[in-house]
Amino acid sequence: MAMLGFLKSAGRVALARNPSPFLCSSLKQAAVPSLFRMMSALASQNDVLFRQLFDRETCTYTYLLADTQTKEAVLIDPVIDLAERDAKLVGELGLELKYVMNTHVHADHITGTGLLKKLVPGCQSVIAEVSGAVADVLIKHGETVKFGEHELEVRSTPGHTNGCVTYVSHNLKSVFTGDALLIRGCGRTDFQEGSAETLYESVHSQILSLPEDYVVYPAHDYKGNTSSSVGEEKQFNPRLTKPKDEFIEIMNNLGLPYPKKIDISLPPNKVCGLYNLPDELAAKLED
Ligand SMILES: N[C@@H](CCC(=O)N[C@@H](CSS)C(=O)NCC(=O)O)C(=O)O
Repeated sequence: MAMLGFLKSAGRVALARNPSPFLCSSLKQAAVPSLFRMMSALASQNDVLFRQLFDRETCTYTYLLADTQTKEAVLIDPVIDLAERDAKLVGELGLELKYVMNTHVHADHITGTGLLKKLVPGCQSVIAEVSGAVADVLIKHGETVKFGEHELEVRSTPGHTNGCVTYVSHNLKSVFTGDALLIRGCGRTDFQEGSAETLYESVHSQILSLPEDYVVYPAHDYKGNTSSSVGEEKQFNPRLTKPKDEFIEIMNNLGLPYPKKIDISLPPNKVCGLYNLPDELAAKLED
């Protein structure tokens, strides 16, 4: 897969496209085990810096990943109120922030992407093309996002929103699931083109099909958990272990109140946090 890489966006964004975007990666791994072993050997786990960061207000996790040799780094799902924290950490660690990536158009907080582009000049915003949002790099299922010798595979996991993606690091045996799969839960499906049936199929085919020891890192946790594993979620997730019809019934009756910040979050998030911000946050971008 990485061998088929091509360069995009004036050579700054290295992406690799799967020959068949809908062929499950685990099937391909089985078909070409030596290629995957070779790729893993190229980039050892020790060469990756990993930080899980938290926003107490919205219970959102942001992830920083970096190649410790080349210093290239990516941030996944930053929150605007903590963009300065993230930029400071990137600077202190001497990293070159390449991509600020979103798993989807969030409804509960404003993405930190726009402010980070200002605080760390040169980084590029990333989101799924299917989301319809504006970003420097629009990714598709089957592509990979590279930082140094490392990469994240993009898997389309719609259901919470149409444009939800999950990022997989085979090297770290880790999966960044956004709101598709939460620890012992999953993203709600009652707005933003949500569909319980689609979410069930996405999570089972694209996430729970990964090896059981892959660590699950979600975009939120409301109960104090930090991570899970594919094996644990296959055994204990109270929603996704159910047959599909029961899952749909559960999701249609969650009765959750709408996220408090949905109305102020969606307009800026559709442009990756660059415009349409509430006044006090817009002022930060203008400073
Ligand atoms: N109370 C929070 C919103 C909580 C919420 O709805 N979380 C979403 C993910 S953010 S859109 C969700 O999918 N939750 C699933 C669940 O089972 O809790 C707020 O007001 O922001």
